[in-house]
Amino acid sequence: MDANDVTGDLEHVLLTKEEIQQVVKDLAAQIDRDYAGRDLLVVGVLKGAVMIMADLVRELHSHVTMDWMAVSSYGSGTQSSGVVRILKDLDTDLMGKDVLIVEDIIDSGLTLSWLLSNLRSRGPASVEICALLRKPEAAKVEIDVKYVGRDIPNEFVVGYGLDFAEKYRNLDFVGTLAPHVYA
Ligand SMILES: O=P(O)(O)OC[C@H]1O[C@H](OP(=O)(O)OP(=O)(O)O)[C@H](O)[C@@H]1O
Ligand code: HPA
Repeated sequence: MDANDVTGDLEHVLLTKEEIQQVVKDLAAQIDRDYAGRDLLVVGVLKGAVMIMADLVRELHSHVTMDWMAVSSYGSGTQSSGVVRILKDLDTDLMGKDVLIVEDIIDSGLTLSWLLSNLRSRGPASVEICALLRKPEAAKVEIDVKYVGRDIPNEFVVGYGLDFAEKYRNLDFVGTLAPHVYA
């Protein structure tokens, strides 16, 4: 194996590329059904949601517009700081709009809980959440999430947008990191 090959840093695969594609198709079908005949503003949360956002919107058949927000709560480690900072705000006025927040993962729930109340305060008609992954055992706050791709165990995962110290986002699958990478 190439010494720079990232696969040596991984312990096991949680979702293959094919499984992700199926999960995304299923999420898009539910969203299409629920928003039939309505315009939807899809808000991707940078950077982790880039992959799910790009794949999800291409599976949707409704009229959508897209915008992006960048927030950060993790710094460079594996524990949420709980303090959410807006690094880039939306360009769109949310007043009267149906908004769907798209996230890669819900871990403690602190980021989305904060984001939900932030976006709700801007006068939208509705705000719902779509997340590819959720860790039920890691929840520190309860949030009402309408669309969840997969519930996963409480392990730190990387790939398909998810990083550790900004690496591994480009993997086309989701896996857990080997312990030697943390050390
Ligand atoms: O439920 P929580 O415990 O709040 O964790 C989830 C958040 O953490 C990650 O973002 P991060 O702050 O690492 O930024 P990134 O998307 O740029 O990687 C992820 O994309 C979610 O936004
Ligand atoms: O398990 C995770 N992996 C990568 N980023 C994350 N942000 C919250 N949880 C995670």
